[in-house]
Amino acid sequence: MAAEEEMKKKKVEIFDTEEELAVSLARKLKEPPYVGSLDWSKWHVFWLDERVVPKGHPDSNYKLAFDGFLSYVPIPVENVYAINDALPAEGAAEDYENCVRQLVTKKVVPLSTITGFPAFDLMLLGMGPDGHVASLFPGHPLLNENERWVTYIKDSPKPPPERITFTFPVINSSKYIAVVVAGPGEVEAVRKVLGSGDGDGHDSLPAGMVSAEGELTWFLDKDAASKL
Ligand SMILES: O=C1O[C@H](COP(=O)(O)O)[C@@H](O)[C@H](O)[C@H]1O
Repeated sequence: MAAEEEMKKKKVEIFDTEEELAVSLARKLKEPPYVGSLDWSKWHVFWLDERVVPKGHPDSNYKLAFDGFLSYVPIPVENVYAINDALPAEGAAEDYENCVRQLVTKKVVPLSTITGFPAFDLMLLGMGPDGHVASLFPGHPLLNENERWVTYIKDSPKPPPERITFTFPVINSSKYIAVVVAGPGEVEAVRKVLGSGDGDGHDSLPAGMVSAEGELTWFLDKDAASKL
């Protein structure tokens, strides 16, 4: 895709406070009046990446989502696809890919007509200070995985070391992606990925490799955007 066309699909929104960012992103969905206004039975929830730890562990992404969002909203439990925490990394990745494949067969998840990979409606991504997204870390061979839908890592530079993750072809087949960064910790990575013209190379960091088939929006607060 031409760089100009790619830029048209990428938006950056900067908010004065993290609270304003959260409202705009609709994280307030779990609170009245929004919580009562949605048909939650239509929601299907997946994890882009997960740490290989029990679901109740403080490092668990499932726990984070459950405590902060899922426990407040009536999404049917059968539509919440947590990663199997009884399996080791390799088995958990295979199991999760099979889960998504079954949902493709049942037509719950469509395939992208462009890439042939699953096309999720919305992905919500964070970014680490090193520019990683999901469990795709700078310089790691997993960045080049182009066959698997879900894979695993046993040497994550950020603890815990064992994780499973969606691959870039799946992430980049999404219809809409929101990358959310708040606070000063990621300011350098934000500058490298979104800043212009100092030769750092926008796509040398995993976050710079993110694109969407529909639209990619970066939601930043003032601190995160302070070097743009
Ligand atoms: O390890 C992870 O890191 C990224 C970014 O998280 P942050 O705590 O540095 O903001 C996150 O998006 C990913 O899901 C997670 O597993």
